[in-house]
Amino acid sequence: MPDTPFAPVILGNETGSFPHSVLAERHPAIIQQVRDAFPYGPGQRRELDELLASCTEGTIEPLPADAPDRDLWQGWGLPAYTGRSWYDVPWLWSESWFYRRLLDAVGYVGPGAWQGIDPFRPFKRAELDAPETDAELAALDDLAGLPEEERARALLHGSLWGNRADLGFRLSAESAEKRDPAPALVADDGDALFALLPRTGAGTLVLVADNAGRELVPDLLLIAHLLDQGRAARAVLHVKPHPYYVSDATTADVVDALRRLRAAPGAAAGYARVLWAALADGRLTVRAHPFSCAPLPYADMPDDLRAEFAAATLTLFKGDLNYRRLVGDRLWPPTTPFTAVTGYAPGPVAALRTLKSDVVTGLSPATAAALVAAEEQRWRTSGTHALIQVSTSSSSSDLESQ
Ligand SMILES: O=P(O)(O)OC[C@H]1O[C@](O)(CO)[C@@H](O)[C@@H]1O
Repeated sequence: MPDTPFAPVILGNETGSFPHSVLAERHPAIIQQVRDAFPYGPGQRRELDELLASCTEGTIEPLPADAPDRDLWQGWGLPAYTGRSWYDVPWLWSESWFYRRLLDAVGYVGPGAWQGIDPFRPFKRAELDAPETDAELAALDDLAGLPEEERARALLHGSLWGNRADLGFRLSAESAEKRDPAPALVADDGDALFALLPRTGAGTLVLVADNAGRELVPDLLLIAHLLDQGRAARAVLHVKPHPYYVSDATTADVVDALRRLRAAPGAAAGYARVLWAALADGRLTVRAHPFSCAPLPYADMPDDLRAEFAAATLTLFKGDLNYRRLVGDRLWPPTTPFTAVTGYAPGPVAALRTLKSDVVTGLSPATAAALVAAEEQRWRTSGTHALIQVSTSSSSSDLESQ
């Protein structure tokens, strides 16, 4: 994507900004949470202290020569950023680097006895085991008698609002729109999304997952429905190859979520059976591509991933972080067309996301104005607004006309 002067890349160096607060406050808090959750030894605690000093006051350091992913990070910009403050490089890059360094500190990268022990697992498990999850799964029973279109839309909204860890299974956002001066759903291309997935579907849905637990469960339910109803012949679920951004889903989290679904009473277990069978016969596959944890926008994706997305009927990106990577982590004017910023994509793409960072595109002028009038800029990061956006074509000319 061209470096557009009207949409600067977001950095974390502006005191008082949301990105600055993530680097200066959220990351130290995450280090503390992880320290408290595990019986780590002196070496790990020392490494966590060093990470705390580095991420708040230090500079980016090189990876050890024997790090298994050193070549990847060399290609992802590490040489250019080494020696610079964490605050002065792209915020997306700094955040990803934080999680990579955290995994080193706790021994996840190994070798050693702590290799592969997910430092965020206790938090993910707690969410999956929460009583709220039972209530949300029980709500599936109420969907059983509805026409297929309504079930599909309810499950789409469950997956969307699951990004806020709130599986409301909203049948529509219309009531929310009537209630609030600023709409809860700030863009709704739901019809366009389902038009790409008709019930005669012979194609492949790629779902690029975001969080585990109460977001991954409704993502899986949506996939189960689309496969079961013939809206997709195959599905590919992209998860993270290693723990990331605290709650991001890995393959282990998919297994936990499926087992949770299978053990639930009522309709939920039926969805689990569909998914289990689809995994067994290959209609559903799980992928953990290294680029899923890259500190870069999807415009920079490698050729193999591009080919995979190109072959899909639709690639559906879940969540805020994937949205930032899909459109580029820039301060776009909110009315910048979504089709323009995703014009590099090799096939149809959709985003399902609650708004949790400053990045947004594709709003109508009226919606953008209503949001600002009601909430100043708080709507961008509060997680109380959401969007469904779809682009079916490359359209870089939209961007040039901005
Ligand atoms: O889980 P999600 O929806 O990707 O949100 C993660 C978001 O959390 C943050 O890391 C910090 O709030 C954002 O930078 C990021 O976009």
